[in-house]
Amino acid sequence: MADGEGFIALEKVGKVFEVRKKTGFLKRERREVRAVDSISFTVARGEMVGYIGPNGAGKSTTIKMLTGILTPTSGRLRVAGIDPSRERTRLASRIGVVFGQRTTLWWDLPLTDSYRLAHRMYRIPDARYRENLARCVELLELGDLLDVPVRQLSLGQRMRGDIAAALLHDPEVLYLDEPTIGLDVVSKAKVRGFLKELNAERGTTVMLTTHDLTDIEQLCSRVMVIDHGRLVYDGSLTGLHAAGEGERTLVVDLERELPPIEVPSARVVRVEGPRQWLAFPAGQSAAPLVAHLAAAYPLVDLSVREPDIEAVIAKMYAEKAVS
Ligand SMILES: Nc1ncnc2c1ncn2[C@@H]1O[C@H](COP(=O)(O)OP(=O)(O)OP(=O)(O)O)[C@@H](O)[C@H]1O
Repeated sequence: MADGEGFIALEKVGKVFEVRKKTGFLKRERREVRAVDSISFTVARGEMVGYIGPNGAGKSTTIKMLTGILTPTSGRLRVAGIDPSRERTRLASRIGVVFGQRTTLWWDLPLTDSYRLAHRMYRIPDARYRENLARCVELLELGDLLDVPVRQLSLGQRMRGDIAAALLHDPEVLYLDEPTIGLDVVSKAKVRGFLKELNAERGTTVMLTTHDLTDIEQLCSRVMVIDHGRLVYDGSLTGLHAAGEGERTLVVDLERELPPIEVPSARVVRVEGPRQWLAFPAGQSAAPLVAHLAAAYPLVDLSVREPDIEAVIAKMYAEKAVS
């Protein structure tokens, strides 16, 4: 594998689906859906990236091409130097996939049976299998669940079971499609904690698709945003705030009620007794603003609030839609 090109490498990758729509008696119209439109990016080994976008943006189609389930219509795609759709079986031993809305576990059988099957299917050496299983059981708290038929597990328990199944063969990359969907707060925290540890300890490359932006905030230093099949952002979360021209808010507690504060590069958006809220551009440092306030006003306390990332992204999509 050419390490320089990234562990996961896409070069102008596109996927067009042909759909036939019935338009009348015996009449069908052929239509093309460009699900992924000339996308290029690379992901380095050990990176943990978020892949987000609205419904129908092309996220699942990308993941399916990365696993080899779908063949790109155009462009070049490599994972660990392998062309996924041409060598799907060879790639299978190096990747793990978890689809939040579907399980790979055997519904009527206890969890252990699905694991034993993975053991044989991936030809995992016995000692390695035992070690990996023990680790997953401990970290994902599966001890009491191993002999329970999958259909009797709660959604959160099943998800943890699915994640373990995807990791028994030591994959170098893990694709997660909505891993926390429908989970309660405690289960979400467990899943996130586990993924963090997996990435830090084993250097597993993780690509995460989610509608829950807290997943991204807590796990990924890099985020890619896809919309209408196109990559519209690739960078840090902080940069995403700035790209969406979001604003941060400085909450200022004064010694007493005062008229709205007047400072350059910030504006008062709310006043409640001695507390005032000042909005300033997300890309700008708060330090000069704080220094200015401290010199000119009787301050008791200060805190900075980050913009609501969901609002930033919603704004970004809205801007794309009109452009
Ligand atoms: N097998 C298919 N045949 C025809 N069109 C498809 C097929 N799979 C996906 N599409 C279309 O391609 C586009 C992208 O779909 P995709 O499932 O990749 O989006 P997504 O970002 O994963 O959305 P969601 O968040 O809703 O899962 C959509 O317009 C979808 O209807």
